[in-house]
Amino acid sequence: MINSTSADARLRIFASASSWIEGAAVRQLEQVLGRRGVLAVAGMPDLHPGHKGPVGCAVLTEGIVHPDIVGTDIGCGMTAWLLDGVARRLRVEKAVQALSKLGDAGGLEPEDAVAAGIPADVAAAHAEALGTVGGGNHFVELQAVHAMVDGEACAAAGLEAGRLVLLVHSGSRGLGPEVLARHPFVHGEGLALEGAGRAYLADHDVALGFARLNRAVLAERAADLIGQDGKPWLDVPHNHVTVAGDLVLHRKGAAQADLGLVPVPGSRGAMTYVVAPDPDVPGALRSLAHGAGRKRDRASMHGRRRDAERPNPVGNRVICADRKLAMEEAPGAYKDIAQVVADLDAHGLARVVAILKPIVTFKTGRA
Ligand SMILES: Nc1nc2c(ncn2[C@@H]2O[C@H](COP(=O)(O)O)[C@@H](O)[C@H]2O)c(=O)[nH]1
Ligand SMILES: [Mn+2]
Repeated sequence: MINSTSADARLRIFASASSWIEGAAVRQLEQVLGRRGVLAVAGMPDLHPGHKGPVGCAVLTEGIVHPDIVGTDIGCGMTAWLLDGVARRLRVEKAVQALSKLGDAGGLEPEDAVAAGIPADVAAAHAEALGTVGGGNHFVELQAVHAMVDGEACAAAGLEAGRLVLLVHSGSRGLGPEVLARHPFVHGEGLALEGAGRAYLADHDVALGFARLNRAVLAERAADLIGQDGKPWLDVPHNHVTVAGDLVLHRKGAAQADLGLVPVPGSRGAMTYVVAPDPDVPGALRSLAHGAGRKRDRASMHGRRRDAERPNPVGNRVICADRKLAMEEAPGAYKDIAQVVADLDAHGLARVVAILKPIVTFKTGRA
């Protein structure tokens, strides 16, 4: 484990000396320690600095909710669906054409959203966003099982070599920012759990459910478009709050480790690792890395057109109509996912079960 410059025993960072951890991210974690009610902070190997705070961390408080730690994209996470088909039978060009249509309007009728558990007022305002990817690094990716590292766990999960998988990364779309704005707080002070904190959490939970439904609708749309039958496999949020008694656990870009297997993606040009977490590692706050994490921020990727246009190292096709986004999201913007996963393993946070290889990545259909 690397130690931060802080002598504060409440802070643990689960990365090795060879990992890419920016000093700015460690300083942001240290600032989090100064917030009201903070008992412990865990930095994951995908830790990186964010605009408003660190990404790749979990923060435990007593009796206080800090909505800005989670930020606007409440409920963001990864969903994986297992498809019936196998890669060798897939017509890639046809799949690229089909998945390009994900950029067309998705959306549910409000009554269908209500039937799926979304409150009527939220459904009326946001149902049309369900089944849409959104911007930034959200994505829908068609992948195939590339390596089965733990044969027994793969068999239990129904994995076989070449089996197609859909990985969906998206959140609560316009609802999350609305929820954050609805619950004002003083930065660093947060909200008392028994009071304004409960009101925030009620709205937060709706956004969490909305984000999960959004990913499910996206996966279903994608499976339909490529003419595959499939079923939900994994769903793991990484931007959210869980509460146990008066303990409040915030995750910002940290996957929940106590829900079973977790897909840990690298970038649109890298493998995804499916890992089996150990949620009980001391200091890790029942969390693990949610991806590779950024190595370069968006602004520093602008102008690196060659990076954006270079063929992906693992040979997948990318649908991204927005050239600026393609630059910001080039594989070189992210850390080495193999190193991140090696750090998880070295610290006992998770072991690799399977490796998935991308075939087609959909980022956005709009410029
Ligand atoms: N397989 C893919 N992985 C990707 C892609 N774009 C980003 N990523 C990884 O996902 C996480 C998500 O980060 P978040 O903080 O926005 O939740 C990121 O760290 C990357 O490792 C992609 O197109 N395909
Ligand atoms: Mn996310």
